[in-house]
Amino acid sequence: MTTVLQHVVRRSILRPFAKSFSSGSPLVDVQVNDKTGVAIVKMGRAPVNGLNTELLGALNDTFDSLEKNKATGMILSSSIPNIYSAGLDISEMYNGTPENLTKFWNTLQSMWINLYSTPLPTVALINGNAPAGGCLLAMSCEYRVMVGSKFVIGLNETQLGLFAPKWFQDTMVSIIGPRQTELALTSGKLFSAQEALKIGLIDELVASEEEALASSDKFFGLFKRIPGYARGQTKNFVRAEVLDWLLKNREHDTKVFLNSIQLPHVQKGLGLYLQSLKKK
Ligand SMILES: CCCCCCCC/C=C\C=C\CC(=O)SCCNC(=O)CCNC(=O)[C@H](O)C(C)(C)COP(=O)(O)OP(=O)(O)OC[C@H]1O[C@@H](n2cnc3c(N)ncnc32)[C@H](O)[C@@H]1OP(=O)(O)O
Repeated sequence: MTTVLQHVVRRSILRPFAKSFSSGSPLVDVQVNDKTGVAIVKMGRAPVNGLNTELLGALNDTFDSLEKNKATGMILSSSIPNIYSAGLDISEMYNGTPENLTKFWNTLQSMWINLYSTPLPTVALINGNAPAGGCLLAMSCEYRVMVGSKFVIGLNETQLGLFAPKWFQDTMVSIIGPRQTELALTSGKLFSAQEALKIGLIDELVASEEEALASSDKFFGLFKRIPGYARGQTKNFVRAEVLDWLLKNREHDTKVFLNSIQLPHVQKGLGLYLQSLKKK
């Protein structure tokens, strides 16, 4: 028998995300809850939400529109079963022309700057594996809820012969601290859900999307009585150091990416890694 309390809780969890809001891209689905104003943004680029220039651009446009249209919060998730995001699309970095590589990297930087600095409260509803760039997306949100214990999350770049850029690293440092970040990044560690919870890389581990939505509701509820401007400024100050580095060093960061990614041994490693993924 359902108790009144269970009924009330279930109703608040299952509130329909009724108002559909066009992201302008088939790769990103956005539903805005017309009662709360919270938007659920789902990446849907098959097969693994590889972050290519198009998906990154679509995410960036979506974040802009949600702010302009005064959404009250955002949940960043995926519509692909068992995949949050496989990270940067390696085929964008393999054999790319300098022009395409530059456009790709600049789009990634803009998307991250927008996501990391948005005044909206943000939750990553991690309903699948989240390696590398997928982990960056989740870490850039304010609160992380993982659904199910079978997924992994982390910055595994060194396993591919790459290094995570400074702003990826700093984002992780701000969550789990320098010691754990150094250990994790030098070994390219992908944390199991339990490990991620223990170390604080995720805030909650729940069994279903329904529970994750309830946790998100609870998180957004923290700000019900907090004036948005005060909340936004506080978030800005806390995040300023990590953000300012990229804002001040965008060109340098792009040069480092371009120079490193085009090195013959790095390209060879990327090619082999892509092949190994395809052979599976
Ligand atoms: C010293 C010099 C250093 C230079 C540094 C430069 C600065 C930094 C530069 C880059 C930073 C990069 C950060 C990144 O995000 S790199 C991406 C890292 N991602 C991964 O390692 C994840 C790889 N993927 C997987 O582990 C799995 O695919 C998984 C996500 C767990 C899903 O598994 P599963 O469901 O079994 O799916 P498949 O593996 O079969 O994959 C399906 C198809 O998707 C293709 N795929 C997968 N991941 C990627 C990817 N990241 N990019 C492009 N394509 C990807 C895979 O090949 C399959 O393709 P197909 O269907 O054709 O066989």
